[in-house]
Amino acid sequence: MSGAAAARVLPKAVTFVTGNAKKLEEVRAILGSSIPFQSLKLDLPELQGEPEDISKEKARMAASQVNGPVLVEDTCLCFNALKGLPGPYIKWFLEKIGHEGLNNLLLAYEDKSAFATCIFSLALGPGEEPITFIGKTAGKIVPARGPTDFGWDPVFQPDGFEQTYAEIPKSVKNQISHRGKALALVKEHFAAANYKVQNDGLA
Ligand SMILES: Nc1ncnc2c1ncn2[C@H]1C[C@H](O)[C@@H](COP(=O)(O)OP(=O)(O)OP(=O)(O)O)O1
Ligand SMILES: [Mg+2]
Repeated sequence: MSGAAAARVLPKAVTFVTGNAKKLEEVRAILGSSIPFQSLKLDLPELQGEPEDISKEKARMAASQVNGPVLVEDTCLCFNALKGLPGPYIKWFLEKIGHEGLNNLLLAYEDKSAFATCIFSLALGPGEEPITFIGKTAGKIVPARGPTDFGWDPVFQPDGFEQTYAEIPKSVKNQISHRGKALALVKEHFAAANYKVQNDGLA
């Protein structure tokens, strides 16, 4: 080996593991062909705890199941009046109490501000320490407006917009969203690391 550090060779293309088809759709739209990846639909168990640890642990589990490089993400919706809750538990809150219930959680508070975070974790293989990439978008919780096909999008209005995530055109949302920002960091990492995939990823 001579000169600059050789690019790390990955045994196969990175697998994006999620149980959520809508997330995958957004990741595809944002990444385009910038990073070659395949996807796998798998509902990974999630730890309780700090968002970054939850995302990292998902990556560790995914890497050992896939036996190769994986990318996962965990999404949080944090209410400032509730000191960051529901945070990583938003999925269960949404399922149980719906959009109206999320608004009702804040009835006792004047402060309706919130932030969405998306934490991607990349594990290059089983047993490897995951690298995390965090995107954050601030906004507020409002009564639901717009299409209801993606999670809590109708109740989150990002700062600087009069529309909710659900009402904002996808191409604009993907530029300003928590997921778009985190994926911009993922892209930067891949550009700098210049990973090579063995056998064009067909291994
Ligand atoms: N951009 C988004 N806008 C609105 N809702 C979202 C968005 N991203 C995720 N959600 C929803 C889906 C879930 O109910 C919750 C996030 O929980 P999370 O565990 O990250 O996703 P998930 O369990 O659906 O998929 P995964 O299999 O990747 O964990 O927020
Ligand atoms: Mg999940």
